Amino acid sequence: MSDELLKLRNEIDRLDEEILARLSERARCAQRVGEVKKGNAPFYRPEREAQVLRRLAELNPGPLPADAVKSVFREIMSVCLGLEHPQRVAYLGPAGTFSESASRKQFGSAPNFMAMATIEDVFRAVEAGNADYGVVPVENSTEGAVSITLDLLLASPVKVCGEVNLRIHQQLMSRADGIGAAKRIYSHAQSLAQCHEWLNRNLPHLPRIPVASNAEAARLAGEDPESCAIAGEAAAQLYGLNILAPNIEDDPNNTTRFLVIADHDAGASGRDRTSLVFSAPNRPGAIHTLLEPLAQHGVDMTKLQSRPAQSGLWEYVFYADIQGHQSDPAVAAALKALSERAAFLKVLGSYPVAAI
Ligand SMILES: C=C(O[C@@H]1C=C(C(=O)O)C=C[C@H]1O)C(=O)O
Repeated sequence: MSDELLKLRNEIDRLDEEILARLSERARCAQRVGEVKKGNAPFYRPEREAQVLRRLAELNPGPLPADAVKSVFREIMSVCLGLEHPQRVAYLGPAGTFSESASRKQFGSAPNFMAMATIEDVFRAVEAGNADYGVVPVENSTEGAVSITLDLLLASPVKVCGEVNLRIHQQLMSRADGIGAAKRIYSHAQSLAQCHEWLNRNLPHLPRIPVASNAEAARLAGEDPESCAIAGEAAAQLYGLNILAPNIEDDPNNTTRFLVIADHDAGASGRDRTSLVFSAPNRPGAIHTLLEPLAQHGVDMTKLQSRPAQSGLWEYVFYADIQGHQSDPAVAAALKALSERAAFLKVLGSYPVAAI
């Protein structure tokens, strides 16, 4: 080994010891935070975590990219929170789905993750106190809203305490090393749709077989080298498959937004969003009248979506996301005025804008 390499490795060893000592100090500090919080739950504070990540990304002197700094600190906070109190996080399973990746993106690797069979089961687990948090998909940039999540948000007492945006990258995977012997492709219908141009160009002859989830597709491909699956990277790792073609989605910006649900929402972080659902009286101009207070108080709306109400033909409920926390004076004033005009208003929760 050259002298130069040896010297640099010694320096890295010394720095690692320093980092480890500091990490242990941070972990002990988090344990003391846990003692202070006892009897005053929740332990998980998404607004504080968002502030930590944003601050460090701003302080970052390089050469590590900001995203790398955030993901390292994401994991540090995950294990620190785990020392305070282990968290139970329910998500739409099975293991290896994009919902699991979204859950890990938000919570790191320390919690006990619980794979649920349906989105409704995620809500029920949180409502019953069997899970502390739930992660559910709410919209996809190409497929649109996830209606079942919107309906459950309206009916359930849970609150929204966070959001996660996940880039959806689809991978073609198999037990085999190449595509030559492949006879069929399994995937969820939505993923097949998201890759259909690539499939038409590259593998037009292979039958595409829709199954219940991408993770199920990967499991099936794991049992049969003549089958491939389209799924996320997490599923390839879980089932020990080779990625034959990476990132084959037709739209490279394909993103799914997930919400984190709990029995409470989040405190203010300085960059927050508030989700609402309301209904408008059934008369001309009603929606315009309802939204007026937002403009009057300078509150920006980032999403407005309608769903037919369960109550009657051609009645609608509206789901809106607005910028700011409900404790901000302008947001509070706009919400008060809106509640006076709406037939019905439910604030689903305020939470930090996704920090990673
Ligand atoms: C340490 C705390 O508890 C948790 C752990 C955090 C951390 O490790 O920085 C931040 C927020 C909480 O989810 C805290 O609330 O400050």
